[in-house]
Amino acid sequence: MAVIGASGRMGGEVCRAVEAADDLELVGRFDQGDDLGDLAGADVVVEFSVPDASPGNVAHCVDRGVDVVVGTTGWDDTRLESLRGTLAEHPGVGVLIAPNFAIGAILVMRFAQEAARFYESVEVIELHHPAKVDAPSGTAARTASLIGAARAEAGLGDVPDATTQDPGGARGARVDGVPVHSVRLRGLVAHQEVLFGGEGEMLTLRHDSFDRSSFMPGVLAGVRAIGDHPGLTVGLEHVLGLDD
Ligand SMILES: NC(=O)C1=CN([C@@H]2O[C@H](COP(=O)(O)OP(=O)(O)OC[C@H]3O[C@@H](n4cnc5c(N)ncnc54)[C@H](OP(=O)(O)O)[C@@H]3O)[C@@H](O)[C@H]2O)C=CC1
Ligand SMILES: O=C(O)C1=N[C@H](C(=O)O)C[C@H](O)C1
Repeated sequence: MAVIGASGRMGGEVCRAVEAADDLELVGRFDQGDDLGDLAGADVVVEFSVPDASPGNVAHCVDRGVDVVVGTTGWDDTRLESLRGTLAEHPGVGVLIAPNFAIGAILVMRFAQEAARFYESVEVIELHHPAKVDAPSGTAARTASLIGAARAEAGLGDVPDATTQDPGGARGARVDGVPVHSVRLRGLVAHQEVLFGGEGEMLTLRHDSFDRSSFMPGVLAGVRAIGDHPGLTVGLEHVLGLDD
């Protein structure tokens, strides 16, 4: 297998994890400016680059019949639709896009989906290292989107909020009706809280990645499973058997 974005924080960690795995062989490392060519003959590529480069890198792999496990964020509906089109021309190829590979983050998303219909209020707070270039995090965007869909299905309306003046955006961004707040703080890695509020009570779901090693079991599970998942899969939960 090969890694795109191999010199980055995540790419470097993936290279080390693959080299330590008995059943995987690292045949190529690619970074910005490298010719991806035949991807060093890899049968699976792991892609951790930057949001604007990821779609092109993934399309390059798919065009060459190579399965891809993608951790890079920024895959909005337009980008996913374009990728579906590329994959339709290569029916045997699989792409797994996971906004978060840490098992606890996936479970928080699942628990949040379950809790959403019971609470009038909800807010998502994501907290990351200050070198992160995108906000809100891919995980927070997906969490809010899943909550928004569960609220809509349950017939819940807008979250209660009397704010009429917010010139600086202090109430955060809105993703599918759910307020999302981004914190960037030296010393942090990747953290998220989902706050649910109801009459006289509050439920907090929190996950902390203290180290990037937390993402590696999920990445390697994706690499080992992708050959059995042709087409587009969004979310590691589908590979871990957490489907409904
Ligand atoms: N799904 C998950 O579980 C996780 C996802 N992420 C996401 O992964 C992505 C990468 O994060 P992180 O490793 O912290 O970021 P880094 O900035 O540390 O790494 C990105 C790497 O990609 C390289 N790069 C930039 N442009 C290209 C290109 N066109 N082709 C190939 N490589 C390129 C960069 O090189 P250079 O520095 O020379 O520009 C750098 O080495 C982000 O979107 C982040 O949100 C992060 C953690 C977990
Ligand atoms: O940039 C990061 O570090 C992370 N990015 C992903 C995201 O945006 O959700 C996953 C994790 O939060 C770490």
